[in-house]
Amino acid sequence: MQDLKPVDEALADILKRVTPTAIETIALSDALNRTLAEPVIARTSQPPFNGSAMDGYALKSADGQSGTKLKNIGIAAAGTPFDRPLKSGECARIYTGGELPEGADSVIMQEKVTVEGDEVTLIDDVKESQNVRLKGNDFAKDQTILAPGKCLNPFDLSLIAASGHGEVAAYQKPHLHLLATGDELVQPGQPLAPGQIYASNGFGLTPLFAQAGAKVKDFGVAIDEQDKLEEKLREALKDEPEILVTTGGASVGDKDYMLPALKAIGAELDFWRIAVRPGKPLMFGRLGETLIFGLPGNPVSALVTATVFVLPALRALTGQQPAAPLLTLPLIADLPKNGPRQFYRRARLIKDSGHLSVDPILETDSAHLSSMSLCDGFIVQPAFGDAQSSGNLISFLPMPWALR
Ligand SMILES: Nc1nc2c(c(=O)[nH]1)N[C@H]1C(S)=C(S)[C@@H](COP(=O)(O)OP(=O)(O)OC[C@H]3O[C@@H](n4cnc5c(N)ncnc54)[C@H](O)[C@@H]3O)O[C@H]1N2
Ligand code: MOO
Repeated sequence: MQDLKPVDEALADILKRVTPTAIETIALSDALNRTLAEPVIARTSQPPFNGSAMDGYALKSADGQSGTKLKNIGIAAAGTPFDRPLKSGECARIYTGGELPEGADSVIMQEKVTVEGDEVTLIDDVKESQNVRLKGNDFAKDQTILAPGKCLNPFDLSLIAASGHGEVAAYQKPHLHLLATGDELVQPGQPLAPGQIYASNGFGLTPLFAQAGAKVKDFGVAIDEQDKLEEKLREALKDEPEILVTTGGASVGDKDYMLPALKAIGAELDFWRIAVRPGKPLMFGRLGETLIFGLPGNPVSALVTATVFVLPALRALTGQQPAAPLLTLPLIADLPKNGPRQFYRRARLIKDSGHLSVDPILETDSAHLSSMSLCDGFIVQPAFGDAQSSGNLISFLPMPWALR
């Protein structure tokens, strides 16, 4: 039997074939989950001026001894700078976000003064820069505030907006086309005839890839005839998507036509059969610029191989670090030893105690979807890995929704 290819080798071979997508300029409001392709350089300092962090009175800290009486000479409101410098013995009413008048270097909060007419008496000492947000304390004009490769989250978007940019340079979303195979597949919602099964793979794979930044187009189901499959494959490859993902027909049955069909339409296949469980009969190849992943049809195998092999390629296409970070966490139950394939074992993340731990799901059937719905990710158990006892630390691959 042909040797199985180790997961890390297969991943490295895949990533060698990936070049990031072209760069485009997009509105900041559309940039959530997009990957920065160029550094973001601040157009302004933040704050742009020395501003007050409190509602109170701006003063010279040299005047800031408890008991000092100061003359209030006017108001410095946010957005309306004060029109003359502050002299010794004077203070100005200031609101949170207001620019400090020239000559002032500190703010006393209003709870720490008594006021009679325009006379303000300090009832606490005030130090230099107290309650002041100094110009540029967050970031300085022309500073690089974010580097390329950052996948933008909501906090990043606020930072970029504060730096004065309404647009960013991002990697284009890769196109990913999906094609299922199998005479037995019926769309959910339709009646099921004997021997048929609902086509479930696309419903999980489409959002999995979309969440990772792909523009996904589902080309439906090809029937198990080689010429029909070739026709469907040509259709799905016509617009030269960055990625084509097929499911099913990857194994050795007489009706498993994926390998010959891909070869017949001119695809170059890099490997076939991986030391991974589930998902051994995975194919990877190329036609022109399109990367082709032939995932197994079994629903769990398809979802796991999509997570382990397709998502890293999608991340690399959009300029991100391809590897998903693994967590090292304690088990709360024993784990059996592993065989010759790296095992992605379904597991739940236990969050009740405030400490994270991993509860293995012992279901190993490649078609068992209830256990997939229960799981938050996968214990990554190496080939021939030893049995593990409760309390041992293991590697856990969390899915994006694991901490919800
Ligand atoms: N003699 C051997 N048989 C098999 C081997 C082997 O090494 N020797 N490998 C097994 C492994 S491991 C896997 S995984 C499967 C992969 O098979 P295929 O990729 O050819 O998948 P199919 O036969 O097309 O389908 C398998 C199973 O999944 C159902 N399926 C397919 N597509 C969908 C879909 N879109 N939605 C829901 N379910 C789907 C299909 O009805 C089958 O039940 O091969 C083993 N066999
Ligand atoms: O690799 Mo198959 O996915 O074990 O059932």
